[in-house]
Amino acid sequence: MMAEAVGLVNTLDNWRVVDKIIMSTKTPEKKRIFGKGNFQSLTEKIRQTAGITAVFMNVQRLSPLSERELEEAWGVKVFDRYSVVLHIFRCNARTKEAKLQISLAEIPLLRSRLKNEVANLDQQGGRTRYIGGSGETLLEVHQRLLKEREMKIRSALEKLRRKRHLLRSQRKHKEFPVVSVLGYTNCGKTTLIKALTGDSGLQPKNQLFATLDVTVHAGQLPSHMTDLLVHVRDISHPETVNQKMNVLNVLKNLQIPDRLMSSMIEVHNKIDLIDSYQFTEPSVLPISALEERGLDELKKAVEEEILNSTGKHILDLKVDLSTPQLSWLYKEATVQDVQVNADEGSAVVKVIMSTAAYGRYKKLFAGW
Ligand SMILES: Nc1nc2c(ncn2[C@@H]2O[C@H](COP(=O)(O)OP(=O)(O)OP(=O)(O)O)[C@@H](O)[C@H]2O)c(=O)[nH]1
Ligand SMILES: [Mg+2]
Repeated sequence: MMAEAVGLVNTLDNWRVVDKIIMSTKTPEKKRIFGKGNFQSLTEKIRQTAGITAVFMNVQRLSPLSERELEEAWGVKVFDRYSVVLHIFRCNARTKEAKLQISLAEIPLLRSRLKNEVANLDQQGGRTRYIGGSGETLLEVHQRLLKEREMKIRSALEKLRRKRHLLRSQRKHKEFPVVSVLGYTNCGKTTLIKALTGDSGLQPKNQLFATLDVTVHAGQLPSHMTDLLVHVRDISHPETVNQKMNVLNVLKNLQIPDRLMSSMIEVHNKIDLIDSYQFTEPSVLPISALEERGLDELKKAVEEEILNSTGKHILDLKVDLSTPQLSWLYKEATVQDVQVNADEGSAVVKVIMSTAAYGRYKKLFAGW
């Protein structure tokens, strides 16, 4: 089997490969990962190369024992695939939920380390005793603490899940439309959402998997509404066609309803990086999220699609301001605009609502 050892420089939350050494190895299950000669020359190379602050072993999981032996021999931190992925996720996690997910993913790692440490203690003759008359050994105490930690994280995650569910059902009740922006990693989703919503808290990054969380933003579409998928493509990327296939494949596996698939809007992003963009596909919207080009057209197309696919109406309703009509509309529909006529004590309200909500409105205020 071939395994790769890749030297890495870790700059806070950014990994840069500085050196790549291919080594022939035995299977990682064997106690020794490298042959003796290979191991010596690799050790020399690592110790002599300036700038190596960590080594990535391209194996799924290193045993805690191998990890410690390699770290002692090389004098730097050693990561396997599992710990690298955890590290990338930890650097990118911003919301409470993402952080909790990572803590949960760390538990098996902590568990296997714990076993190894206790086995070590045993080897050194420090056989663990029962602690403080509790009838538990040291290993059992630690295992119990880990179990408790795991339960705590799981219950915190469950709480967040319930809260999100509530938010979603509240939004549904108010009939707030939802636009889902999706696309291959690094295609410009965060940049586009930022440009459309003016949310300055968002940070687009030239980095894979920068965004791990589902994010929700209050967008300013021409009529504040949607229930639609927007597929963003980096049209400047040499692999753009494969990326599109990949995304469509994922959607297929997610079994997205036909209605959403057929109304999906395809956006060609990063046209500023292309010399002369050709409008080959008429249904596609070319934009530059970065330079904020083509966004008005996109907003219009989104609004049109929503009206088509969800049957929501934009209505101008005349309301009597001495009645609860206006507050009902604020609560049950999406109010766009209110033009008050002070002399008449009335207002014309531009509102978006479903056929069902409109029916309720007419019934409720029929006599007013
Ligand atoms: N030139 C150019 N660069 C863009 C455009 N849109 C986004 N980018 C850049 O592309 C990189 C990725 O943008 P993001 O918005 O973080 O992409 P993303 O799809 O959210 O990426 P992940 O969250 O990692 O999946 C950043 O460096 C952006 O500045 C664009 O229209 N033109
Ligand atoms: Mg992103």
